[in-house]
Amino acid sequence: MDQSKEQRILNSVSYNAVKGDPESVLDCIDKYCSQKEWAMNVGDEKGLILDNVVKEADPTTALELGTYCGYSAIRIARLLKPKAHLFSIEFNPEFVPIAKEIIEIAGLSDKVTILEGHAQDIIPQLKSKYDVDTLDFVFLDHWKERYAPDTILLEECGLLRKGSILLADNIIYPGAPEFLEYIRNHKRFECTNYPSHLEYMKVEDAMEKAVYLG
Ligand SMILES: O=C(CSCCNC(=O)c1cc(-c2ccc(F)cc2)cc(O)c1O)c1ccc(O)c(O)c1
Ligand SMILES: [Mg+2]
Repeated sequence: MDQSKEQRILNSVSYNAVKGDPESVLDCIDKYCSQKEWAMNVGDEKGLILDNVVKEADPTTALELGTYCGYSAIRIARLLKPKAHLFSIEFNPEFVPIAKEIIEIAGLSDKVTILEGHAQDIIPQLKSKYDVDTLDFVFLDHWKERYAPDTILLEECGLLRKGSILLADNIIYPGAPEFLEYIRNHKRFECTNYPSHLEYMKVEDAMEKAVYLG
């Protein structure tokens, strides 16, 4: 059976990246996806925005919605302080083993737990099943129409605290209009927009940061 694009990305990382070197894994994926096959990783340009917001948040507990091949999980986890942890939720069973392997090659398996399933099913379990108190940082990069309902769910589950930082990808392309409308009109969020481009393309995109004011 033909390999999937995600398996080909893993093959490229496995063959070309330096084991235990997250930067090398990121560079390999960016090279492959800009030169060979486009893929929906956050990429190097928006990745720098992600890096800066993670550094600002300096999270002890972080959550990512939409693991895909693990690229943004590696960007986040490589910046985490000792004992800090990233939970990453992915619903597509084909992506989970590939992301796990790529994160293992980066040497970050101890910092990342991938949870397979839908965000709306797993978020309500984070406190009871995964011993999460509150989330310091959340990266939203899953189905764009789920950004708003899952943000509401995070709040309802008591997972946000004063100062929790949310960062959402793809605000322009593919777009997340309901999310943007929700957080910009919700008095308990302070929003900042970061114009950028769609990964590996000259197409306009943006990220939106929303700080929860409690
Ligand atoms: O991961 C998923 C769903 S698939 C990935 C979502 N991401 C995208 O769709 C995505 C798409 C594009 C893009 C696609 C085609 C284009 F022509 C141009 C751009 C770019 C991105 O940066 C993206 O992030 C998930 C769903 C439910 C869950 O509950 C969960 O936990 C996870
Ligand atoms: Mg994205």
